[in-house]
Amino acid sequence: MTKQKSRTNPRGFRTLAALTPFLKPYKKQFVLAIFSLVLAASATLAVPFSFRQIIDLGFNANSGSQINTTFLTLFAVACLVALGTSLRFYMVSWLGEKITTDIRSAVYSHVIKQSPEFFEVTHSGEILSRLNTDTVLIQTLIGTSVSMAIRNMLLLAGGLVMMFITSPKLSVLIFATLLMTIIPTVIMGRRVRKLSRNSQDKIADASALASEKLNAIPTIQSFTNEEIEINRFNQSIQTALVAAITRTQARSLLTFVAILFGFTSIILVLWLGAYAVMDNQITAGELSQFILYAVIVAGAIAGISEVVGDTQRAIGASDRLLELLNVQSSIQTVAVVESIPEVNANGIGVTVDNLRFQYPSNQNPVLSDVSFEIKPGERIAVVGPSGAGKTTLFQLLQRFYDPTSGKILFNGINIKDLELEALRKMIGVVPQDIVIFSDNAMENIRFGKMDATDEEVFAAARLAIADEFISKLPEGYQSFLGDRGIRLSGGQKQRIAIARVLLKNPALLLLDEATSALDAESELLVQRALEAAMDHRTTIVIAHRLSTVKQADKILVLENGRIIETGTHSDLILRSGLYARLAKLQFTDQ
Ligand SMILES: Nc1ncnc2c1ncn2[C@@H]1O[C@H](COP(=O)(O)OP(=O)(O)OP(=O)(O)O)[C@@H](O)[C@H]1O
Repeated sequence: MTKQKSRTNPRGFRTLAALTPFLKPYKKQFVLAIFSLVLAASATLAVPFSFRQIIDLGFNANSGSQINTTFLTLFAVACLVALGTSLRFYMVSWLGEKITTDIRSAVYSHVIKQSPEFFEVTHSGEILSRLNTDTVLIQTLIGTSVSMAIRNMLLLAGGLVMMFITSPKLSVLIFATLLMTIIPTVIMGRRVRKLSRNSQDKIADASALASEKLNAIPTIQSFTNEEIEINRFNQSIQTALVAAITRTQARSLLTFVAILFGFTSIILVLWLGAYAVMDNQITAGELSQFILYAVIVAGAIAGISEVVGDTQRAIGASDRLLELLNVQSSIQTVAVVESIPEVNANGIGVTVDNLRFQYPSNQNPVLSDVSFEIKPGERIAVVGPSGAGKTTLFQLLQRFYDPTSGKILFNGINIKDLELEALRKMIGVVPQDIVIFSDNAMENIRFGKMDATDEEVFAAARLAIADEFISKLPEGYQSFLGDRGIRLSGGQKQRIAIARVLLKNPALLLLDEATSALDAESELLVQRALEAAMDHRTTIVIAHRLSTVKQADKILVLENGRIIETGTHSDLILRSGLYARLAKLQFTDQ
């Protein structure tokens, strides 16, 4: 989990300006928000003036109508304050929510399209933290801080002018005393905020720790490390507790200082003001008006100092989000070719020509001089020791990476010249580690073709021999499959994945056989399901089973990224090379 750090950014306001495109769609609402803000601030500034009228005219009135007028004026002002404030609150919160939602959506839709290269350097936890915490900071900025800043600046300017108009002498005096209150309050306020952040970070650390360990419960229990993990978590929350108590102490002290100093300053001015009233230098109403303006000004200063911190944090957050939005995927859709390759009833032809590849993070080539050809409908098995580059070949076929040199052709068309979406629609993958989403069986299969009807899903499940076990689940196809498919056996998960691919109906099937052995019955069911999946399709399979290689039209033997042998099973066994040795050791169904 990344921690939120407040950082002052010299490009700060430029960063915030870069967020303005997100504000553009909401011009009308923005204008309304500013209008309500000015209305609320002006009405607030009119309150002390109305009070003075009441004290000087209302309480010493000669006629009922004068009393009524002063009180009615105050009531009208109060109505405007209420209206302006609530409208401002609604409008800025609305804008904050809307813009945050738009930013979240933009970041997510950008990130989900990134190539694997991006995820090698960016931790998914970091993306989540940016999506949650950073967007919340921006929401606070738009929904609260900006409007608070403008409101407080208006109140500060208006209040100051009114104070000096009311009594220049008392103004100078109160400034001296208010400064004595504001300076320590602001300094202590900063410390409280820093401590609050520290406390939040500590809680985030504890929850990151818990989250990782909760995902590994079976490992912890089988190593009987529960007590150690409990202690680690306890230590972590104790650190968080200490941080929280330190923050609370600082906050209490701040409350004490702010209240005591604030009142002292007001009492002092009132005390001197009382003498001024006695000497007829000012009226009681003017004194009250003055004090109220002073309170407004003090509040405005404190408010502004508060939003400065929020703004800095939001600038940091925006920077991180914009950085994420500016990342360009290394895999771009080129689409030189408008039409997609003709797929015949047997699938698609694949030509791999002189392929060489190295991962961006690794100087050593993982694949070198790899060339082979597959005719539509053929089954090719790829075998080789661990780390030979088999999975990498699959990655390149799906264009998760582009080759360093050489090319991959589908029916003679370079896959780089195809629309990425069109290319991937032609390919179906059954990986080793099958992903089951926390959803029901129906939706997990429908993931292969989102617009498939229920009948199509049933048909695919029947072909993949998944129908039988799904029907026996408590709620059939509507049964929730548990987090990451925890309620399914290995063989069942594979059959769900096969059903998914059948529904997608790809021209090329990439199959990474599971290395873990299934029991004989389950194995047989998966084999039958795979037969259905491979039917009338070009198939490349990373083979771990003897039965698979025996049925392959051709076997490619990879070692250190090079094809060192090709042929059928019987050819290669006769050659007594690497394949013959691997065959003895590797196949799980021998
Ligand atoms: N994202 C990556 N960045 C850098 N190197 C990688 C990356 N993925 C794999 N490699 C390296 O590429 C080589 C080939 O890996 P690959 O996963 O293709 O092998 P494999 O034949 O599928 O192995 P296994 O049978 O164990 O799955 C390995 O040396 C591996 O360390």
